[in-house]
Amino acid sequence: MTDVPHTPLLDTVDVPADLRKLKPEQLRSFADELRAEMISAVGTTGGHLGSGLGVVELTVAIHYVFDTPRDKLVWDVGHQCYPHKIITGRRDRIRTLRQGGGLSGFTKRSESEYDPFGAAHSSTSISAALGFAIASKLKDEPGRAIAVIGDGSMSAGMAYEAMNNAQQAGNRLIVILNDNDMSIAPPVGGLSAYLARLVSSRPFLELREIARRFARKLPEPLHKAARRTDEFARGMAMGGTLFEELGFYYVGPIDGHNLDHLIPVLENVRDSEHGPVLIHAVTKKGKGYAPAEAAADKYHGVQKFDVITGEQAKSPPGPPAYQNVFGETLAKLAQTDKRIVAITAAMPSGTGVDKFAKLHPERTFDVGIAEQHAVTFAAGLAAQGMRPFAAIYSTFLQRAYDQVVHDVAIQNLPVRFAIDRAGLVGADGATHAGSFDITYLATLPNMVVMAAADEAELVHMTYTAAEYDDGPIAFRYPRGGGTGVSLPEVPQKLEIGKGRVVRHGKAVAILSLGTRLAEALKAADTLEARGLSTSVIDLRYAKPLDEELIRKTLASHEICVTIEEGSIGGLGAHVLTLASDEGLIDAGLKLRTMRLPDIFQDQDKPEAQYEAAGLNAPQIVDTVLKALRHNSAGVEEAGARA
Ligand SMILES: Cc1ncc(C[n+]2csc(CCOP(=O)(O)OP(=O)(O)O)c2C)c(N)n1
Ligand SMILES: CC(=O)[C@@H](O)[C@H](O)COP(=O)(O)O
Ligand SMILES: [Mg+2]
Repeated sequence: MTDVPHTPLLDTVDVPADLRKLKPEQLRSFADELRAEMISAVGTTGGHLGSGLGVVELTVAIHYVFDTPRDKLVWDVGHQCYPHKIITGRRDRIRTLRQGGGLSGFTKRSESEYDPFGAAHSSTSISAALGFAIASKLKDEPGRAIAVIGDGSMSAGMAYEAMNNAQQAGNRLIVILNDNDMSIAPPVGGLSAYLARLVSSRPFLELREIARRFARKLPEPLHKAARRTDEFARGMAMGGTLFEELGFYYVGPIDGHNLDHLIPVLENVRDSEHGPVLIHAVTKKGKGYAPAEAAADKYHGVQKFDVITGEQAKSPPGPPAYQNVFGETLAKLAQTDKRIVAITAAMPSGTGVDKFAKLHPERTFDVGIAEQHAVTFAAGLAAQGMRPFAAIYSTFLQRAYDQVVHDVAIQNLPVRFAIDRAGLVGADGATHAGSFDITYLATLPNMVVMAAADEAELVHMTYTAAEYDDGPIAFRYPRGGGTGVSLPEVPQKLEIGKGRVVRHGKAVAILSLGTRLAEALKAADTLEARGLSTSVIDLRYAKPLDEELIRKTLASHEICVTIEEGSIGGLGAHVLTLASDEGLIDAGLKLRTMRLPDIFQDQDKPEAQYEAAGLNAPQIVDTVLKALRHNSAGVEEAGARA
């Protein structure tokens, strides 16, 4: 049961200009109403809850003090932006979050002027905000840029690249470190420990102290002046903060839920001629909603839930999720093969590495949000004789592409890439779609690229990858549950570069890669019913291609169709190249490739996304029938067979 909360103050605010009409003493109640509205909305939509709950006060304070949208507010990742969306003209659509035709679950430029920069992949906010800041400076326009970045997102190298470059922005750039001591899982690494020390070593800065520092317009970084106070001596044994050493004025730690502190701090920073400033705000992920605060994951990502009880909607029992099939299979293999190690970039549960960690904690590495490091770390492990599995979502592996090329493929190092979220992913939309990995990996020399057609195939591919030491090997599989096929007791070692004929026919051949196989088989049934005998082949490999099987198939069928859950430049391109290189096309072969459309597809249910992409069974049938009607000149002839 979800109630719509009573929000008299929130009802008076459509955009931040309305918010700024409120008195400071009204902001606490306003924030409470905003939090209640967000809980109510996400209860009906599902989505990212914990992170947004943690920034309700920050959202109110930033929009109250800064002149948004003139001042540019850039959220890192953007999964915490629901409160921001509610008070920037989108409350009326907030219950369409992450649905087809609805609001994106992340910030998005095309959605609002209050979203100056799109996000979803982490650690981009400081770079983007710096761009806005420098542009305003060069154009001599008023306005500041504020980046709000989480402690987890601060573990990615890109954040440091930006901070290293930020001095030139002066007081035009403000970074707010939203430190809730959580990533998706508990944060890892030295930075997390450092932040914890920083927070524990000093009490929250008192208002008086903050005012004193700014009142004196410290000509030098804050910590040097503050050293004269015993508070500093007591708390900061480690010298200036990391951020001050990088040239930022560090302000903090401050209580990120205390509006009586946040407002004056932000006002001081806004009016200071010093900068760039980093405000260290300490918050709680899931703040203000008991079920979220009590949950281990702080309700990072939730299904629809009962607002009263916090109980999330249970998805109907279905086949095991691919991520868990991978994690459990690898954990079993590692029991006898001590060379196997698993690496995740801050996504232990999403990749199934948490299942591996249960049995092999000493061989599990969560490197934080650091995909580039994860890949080259794996390369080092491989070079020293280990069998590393880098388990990284397709979309997030994009961030480490040069490491894949330069550190792994060129050196032909046997790194295994377990690529989850391959293909379209549904509610996370375009930023998270795993559309490009076939294209960007199969183009690389030395690389082996497999795609599992179902969870049984995933078991075999995990084993095959474990046993393959001749160079880099990648295997991809989609988000969510499998087909329900029974899992093999004993995994098979697949022959590299060999596909399998799933169904024999004569007139039409569908060459499938990955989980489109199920749709290909449905299409074959329809075509058979129309008198078109249809072969269905699971190629299993985008590289190396099963050239013998493809050659034979193309030569013995009237129409051949390739299909993949990937963009142009993938399987279809490689088959076309083979056919063209061998003159098979010259012989009048009717060959069609089916792949994702050349657009970024917004969020929707995955099946709707594949419908829109034209990759479901009826569309396979249409492609075949259309090809049949085409004569050798490629002209559609009416009345053709079928
Ligand atoms: C490059 C990249 N890798 C992984 C992710 C997946 N991811 C989304 S949010 C998140 C944790 C972010 O932690 P933090 O920045 O502290 O934000 P919080 O959720 O705590 O508010 C991760 C790992 C991502 N969005 N981008
Ligand atoms: C915000 C973010 O990037 C992650 O939370 C992502 O949404 C997780 O995706 P899955 O739900 O597919 O694991
Ligand atoms: Mg965090």
